[in-house]
Amino acid sequence: MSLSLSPAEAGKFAAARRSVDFVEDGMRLGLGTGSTAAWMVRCLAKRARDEQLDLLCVPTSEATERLARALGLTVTTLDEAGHLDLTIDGADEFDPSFNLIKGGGGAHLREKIVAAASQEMLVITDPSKDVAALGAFPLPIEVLRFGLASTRSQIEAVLAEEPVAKREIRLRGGNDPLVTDEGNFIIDAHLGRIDDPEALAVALNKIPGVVENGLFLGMCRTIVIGREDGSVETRTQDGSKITDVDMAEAETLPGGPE
Ligand SMILES: O=C[C@H](O)[C@H](O)[C@H](O)COP(=O)(O)O
Repeated sequence: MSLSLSPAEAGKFAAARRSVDFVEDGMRLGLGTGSTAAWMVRCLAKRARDEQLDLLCVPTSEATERLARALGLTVTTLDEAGHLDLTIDGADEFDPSFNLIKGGGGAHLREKIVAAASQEMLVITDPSKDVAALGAFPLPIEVLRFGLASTRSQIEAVLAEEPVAKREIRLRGGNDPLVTDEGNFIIDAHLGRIDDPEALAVALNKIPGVVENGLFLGMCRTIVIGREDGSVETRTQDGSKITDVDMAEAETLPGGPE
């Protein structure tokens, strides 16, 4: 194993490295956001360069776009690319039904649009994100800045009706709110456990000021789970398979985390 990687980063690299094996020449790809996705972009750039792959990439955030461009990947917009073959993205939690919480980095709006335009969504994670039920990770809810107080109280009203373990909401960034790439705010809902993600997702998105919530339900069919020793589990609805990646390759990648 590479000596310079922490155990957490080693797992992320392992998942990212394995995920780019699913990429084929000529594909149109969605590129996710976050620390695991950044490893994937670096692995992808190396593979594209080494094998002269012809790829068209749609990033899900300004940060991913900067990294992809800096590493020489061909970047375009979703409207120009149209339909995508594959999106590779990280997640904050995944459950046994392959449902996800995303948006810990504030990018879930673009991520969901890009994943929805893709034939396949492949999620790259580490074992810390594997949960029996979603909700320990605060659920990100992207909201318009206009009418924030009204939207916030409607979110509280929805949560009062939903089967969750607790109901605390916080504006991300507090008095200095985080502004997303789309110019919106994020409210994080600390729910502990979400017993009915489908109902909650529908109820939240009915609120006029809510732009999108971080529940990704039924969108992903493959989860790649990297471990610090370089073993990687690729989990699908049909079962799971373990492979190993060469951890020394982490030292040979172009670019680096921002
Ligand atoms: O908004 C951010 C994205 O949904 C990320 O994919 C998610 O937060 C996981 O990020 P990381 O790989 O850094 O844990």
